[in-house]
Amino acid sequence: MSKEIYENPDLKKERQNCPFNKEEITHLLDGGKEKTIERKQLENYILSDEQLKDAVPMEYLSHADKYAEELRKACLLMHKLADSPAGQVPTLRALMGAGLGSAVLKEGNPLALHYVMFIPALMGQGTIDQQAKWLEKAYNLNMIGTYAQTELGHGTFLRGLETRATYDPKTQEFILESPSLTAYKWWPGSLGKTANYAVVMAQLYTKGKCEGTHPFMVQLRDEETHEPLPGIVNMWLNPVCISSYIHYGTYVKPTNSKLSYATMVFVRVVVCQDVTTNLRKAVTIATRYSCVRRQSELKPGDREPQVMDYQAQQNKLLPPLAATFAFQLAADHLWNLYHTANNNIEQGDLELLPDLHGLSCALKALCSSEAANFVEVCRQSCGGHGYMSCSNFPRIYGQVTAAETYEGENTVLWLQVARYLVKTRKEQSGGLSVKYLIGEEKGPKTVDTTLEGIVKLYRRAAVGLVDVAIAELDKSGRKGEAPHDAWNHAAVYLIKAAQAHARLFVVESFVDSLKEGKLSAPVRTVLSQLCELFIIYWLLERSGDFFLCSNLTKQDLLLLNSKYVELLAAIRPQAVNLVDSFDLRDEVLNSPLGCWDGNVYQRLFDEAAKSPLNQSNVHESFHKYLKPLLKSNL
Ligand SMILES: CC/C=C\C/C=C\C/C=C\C/C=C\C=C\C(=O)SCCNC(=O)CCNC(=O)[C@H](O)C(C)(C)COP(=O)(O)OP(=O)(O)OC[C@H]1O[C@@H](n2cnc3c(N)ncnc32)[C@H](O)[C@@H]1OP(=O)(O)O
Ligand SMILES: Cc1cc2nc3c(=O)[nH]c(=O)nc-3n(C[C@H](O)[C@H](O)[C@H](O)COP(=O)(O)OP(=O)(O)OC[C@H]3O[C@@H](n4cnc5c(N)ncnc54)[C@H](O)[C@@H]3O)c2cc1C
Repeated sequence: MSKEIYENPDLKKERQNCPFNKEEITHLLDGGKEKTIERKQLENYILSDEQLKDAVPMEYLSHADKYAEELRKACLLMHKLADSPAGQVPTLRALMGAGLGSAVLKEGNPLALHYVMFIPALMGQGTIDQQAKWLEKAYNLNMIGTYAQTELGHGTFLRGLETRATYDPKTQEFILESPSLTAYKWWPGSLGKTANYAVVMAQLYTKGKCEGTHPFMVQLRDEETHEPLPGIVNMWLNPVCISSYIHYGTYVKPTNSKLSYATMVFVRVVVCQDVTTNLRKAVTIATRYSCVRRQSELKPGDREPQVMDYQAQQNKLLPPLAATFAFQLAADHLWNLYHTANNNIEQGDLELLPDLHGLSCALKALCSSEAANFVEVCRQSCGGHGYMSCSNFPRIYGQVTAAETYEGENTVLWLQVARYLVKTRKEQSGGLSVKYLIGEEKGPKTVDTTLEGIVKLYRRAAVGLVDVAIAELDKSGRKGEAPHDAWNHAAVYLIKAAQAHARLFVVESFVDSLKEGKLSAPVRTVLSQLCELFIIYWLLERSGDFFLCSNLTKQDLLLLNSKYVELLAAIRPQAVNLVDSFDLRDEVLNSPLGCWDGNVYQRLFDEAAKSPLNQSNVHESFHKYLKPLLKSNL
């Protein structure tokens, strides 16, 4: 007799009479029905392998054992690559970062940097000959690489990197050295124990002149013994300059000195998608738990309500739910811009590079910071159980907050965006993604609180805040301040302008995607409600920007507040159906709070029982330490 599948009765009720086709949203997020089929086949292929399951929860292993266990599974995954039903590239993308890979490699993939940065650096910066020599070796995993840029003393300021690569014309070799403790490469993933090669960013010196940071291919360890090569600590190695600019002993300047930063642009684009995947996981866990959890008293004398029925809980969870769609659609838009710009750059056309740099910085900083804040709200919305390690919130939060720092610390990236916006506004040229900055934007006299009207308000705020920042810069200039001081003293305004620009991009992506998308009426309705909720939420959160730059009135704000709470109530009944549409398997969520069947309490209990401390009634430490204390009559 088939075993009755348990489904929490509250979750079961939430799923009844869903007014829209969940699979239609799943296909939208996957990029089409075929992609969904491919993803599900791949998930079954990977998650059915018993060798990829953890014998004990990772949190109970030592540091070294965690590393060994993750490396074992990462290598097994690579062996499975060849027979994957989804093909190499889609499989690799799924196995890196927060998606399917995180269901297997809970502490992170020791081989991630090889695929996410090392190979892209070779592809983006290597000459044809170098790619012929290294790419096949890298793809065949005959070498494991990392991307070694950050040093103990520098991560942001690349022009301040201390590692030197001095070209010796006599031997036609580069001598790489770390001249000081602060020059030690620090942070590069896999550098410690896994990688045997690295793309090392170093200051290139030739004929006594520094030509700035360039990428170098460096072998770190012996390919047979894995022992560090002689002198590896001082990095006295025999590196190869990638995308060599040394022709017959003479340095030839690249067409654009920032092309060596291209790998970072690629990863920033990827990070937007990755933090969105993590946010989807957090929202799914919190939403399902909030419909299982019953607590307190809403109506005197009534049964304890589902906590999702509190407006306060809806206010916590429905904006992040909406954000997952907003960030996904914006990340898709950025990914398309990346491909267009990259194809042009390969043909020598660099025109879109500033737009791509500006937009990738903006979206990476916005998506990572907003996702980090929303993940913490999701954790808090689950009370004490959200604090448990097995909830998966601590791990998700750790991964998303890391993205606020790596690949460019967010503040530094905001200032890069501001530099691009000020330049575009002042020069009234270029600015593919900020065309509103070119030419005069006439702000609406009275505020129109329709969707289109609110988007116009976002545009008013974006252009208005750039003008406020420029006015501050000009004011400092008139006081005789040097440009670098004026820039530093306007930083608060510059960052606000950059953030307003990033929010406008996300809002326009969401609205435009709904206009262009071939959606059924029920799906369009629920996604339009989420879109309207999200853009009003952000406006209410940043109302100061809109008061400063538009004719928004107190009345308008009160009207938008009312609209916001109406939308909370309208979306509440579909919250579980919407997160079900993400189609995230329990193994990917990796949380007893978020499991599909809602059997939360039994799963929490089972998880607690796995702790080594729960394998005996009295731990040995009692006899060593506590008992003596109890007897000591202090
Ligand atoms: C599939 C999913 C897999 C995995 C999960 C996802 C992600 C995980 C992957 C990776 C995480 C793990 C590893 C992390 C790796 C790293 O962190 S690698 C190191 C990253 N480090 C940085 O990003 C450093 C940040 N600093 C900088 O970028 C620069 O130092 C700077 C901030 C730009 C300042 O440099 P500089 O002073 O030289 O620049 P400016 O003088 O301010 O500007 C000069 C002009 O250059 C233009 N510019 C600057 N940067 C770029 C760029 N990247 N591309 C294009 N153009 C650039 C800038 O706009 C100026 O132009 P101008 O205004 O016309 O003069
Ligand atoms: C999980 C993780 C993985 C990583 N993996 C790698 C890797 O594989 N390879 C690699 O090369 N690196 C890696 N990094 C390093 C990462 O790229 C750097 O930490 C990052 O670029 C920030 O640089 P920093 O640490 O020097 O911070 P700093 O720049 O020193 O930041 C300290 C403070 O100074 C402020 N600040 C700095 N410059 C300015 C400015 N111009 N204006 C205003 N404020 C400023 C920052 O906003 C910040 O508040 C990783 C980091 C993490 C956290």
